[in-house]
Amino acid sequence: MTTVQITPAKLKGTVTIPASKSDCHRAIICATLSMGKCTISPITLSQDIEATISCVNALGAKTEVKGDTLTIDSSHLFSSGRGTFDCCESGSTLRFFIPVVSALGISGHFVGKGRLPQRPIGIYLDLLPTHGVECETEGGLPLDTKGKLQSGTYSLPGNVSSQFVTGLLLALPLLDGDSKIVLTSPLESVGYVNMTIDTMKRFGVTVEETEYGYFVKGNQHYTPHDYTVQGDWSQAAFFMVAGAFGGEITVKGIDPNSTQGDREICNLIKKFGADIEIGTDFVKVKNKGDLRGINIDASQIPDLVPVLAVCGSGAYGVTKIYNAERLRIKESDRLKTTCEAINNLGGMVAEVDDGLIIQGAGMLNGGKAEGCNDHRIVMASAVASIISRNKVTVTDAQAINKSYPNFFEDFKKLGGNVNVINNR
Ligand SMILES: O=C(O)C1=C[C@@H](OP(=O)(O)O)[C@@H](O)[C@H](O)C1
Ligand SMILES: C=C(OP(=O)(O)O)C(=O)O
Repeated sequence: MTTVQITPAKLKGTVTIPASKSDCHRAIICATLSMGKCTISPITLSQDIEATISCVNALGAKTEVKGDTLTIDSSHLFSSGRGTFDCCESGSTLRFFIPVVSALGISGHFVGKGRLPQRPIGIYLDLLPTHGVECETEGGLPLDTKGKLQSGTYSLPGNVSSQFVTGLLLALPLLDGDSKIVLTSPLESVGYVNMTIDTMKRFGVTVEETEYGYFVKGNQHYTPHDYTVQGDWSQAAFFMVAGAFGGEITVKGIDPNSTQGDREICNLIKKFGADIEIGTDFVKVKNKGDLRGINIDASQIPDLVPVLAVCGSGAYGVTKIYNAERLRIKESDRLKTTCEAINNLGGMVAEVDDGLIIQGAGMLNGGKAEGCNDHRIVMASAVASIISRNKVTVTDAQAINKSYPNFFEDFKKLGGNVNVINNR
């Protein structure tokens, strides 16, 4: 457990953002399913990406990391037997591998830790047994699966997690027949599904978007491809909000034309009233006076919510974040933990069923924010220190390793004053 103490300071300078965790998960899986040799770079070896690599190893793929390049050789992928898939704390890894493992006809023993065993997988527990795969579980993890996934019609709601749609999209092209994914309610986090379709296309596999959801032709083959991973807009958002709080921050290594929904941070920061310049592979953010509260529909941008709530606290007036129910089933109940972290720093945030209402006063007092073993709560709390009058202590700071192991190094390079006060 690591606790850090941050002395308030404006951040300023240039930061190169790590490779997108979401893009990387997808590329690793598509490369593995190509049954050839592929390189993926640059990669950021976060705990979630290590979980995905360990799962492709469990499928028989050979992997090697040299510098920031991952080489995957999946020419001897298993096509039967049983494997253990340790998804650690990564929801994406779990929801992507359950159908992929089943499509390959491998029996899976899925395990995880932290909050992952409690995060929902009920959609698969309903869908898989009617499509050839037996599931044995007491609710969450551990989960045992047995049997080979069959093509057909998969009906599911679009508002629990887009990760179920991504998992099915990755798996269904491998099956003998054609399949349909029928969405019974509007899809949230659409950007993540678009990213999946885009990555699959680069590996030679296509998906058709239809009025009911998606049509996936069977008997398709992933073809080997050397893949360049995009920069991570979800991580860029932390430093963009830091830039909106003063100083001037240039975030490099991100593609403004990316399919990542979280590039919406550019429009939101502008609406809060900061100055933003968008270049071909960078954004520059600076403050141009007081920020003002705004209304935010979070249905497509769940991962931005903690740092947007911090931005709302540094603005004047009310910021309302709505359509964010599914934040309750992330690494923590992020509506509750965001609210508590900011309020412990002297903010005024109220939690409602589907979001947060933030009374922004331009500043926070400082104090102690609980990181709740949630990387995005830790990083958002660190950004909150910039607008605090007094020092900010953040617990569970090691949680950054889930997605952005160098976060505090980058924070310090921009002038942040971070001290580790407990590391046991
Ligand atoms: O597909 C992905 O890579 C992700 C999808 C999103 O989840 P939901 O669709 O459950 O909101 C997001 O919150 C998560 O961090 C990554
Ligand atoms: C929710 C997240 O990831 P996952 O669902 O893959 O655990 C996240 O990175 O914020």
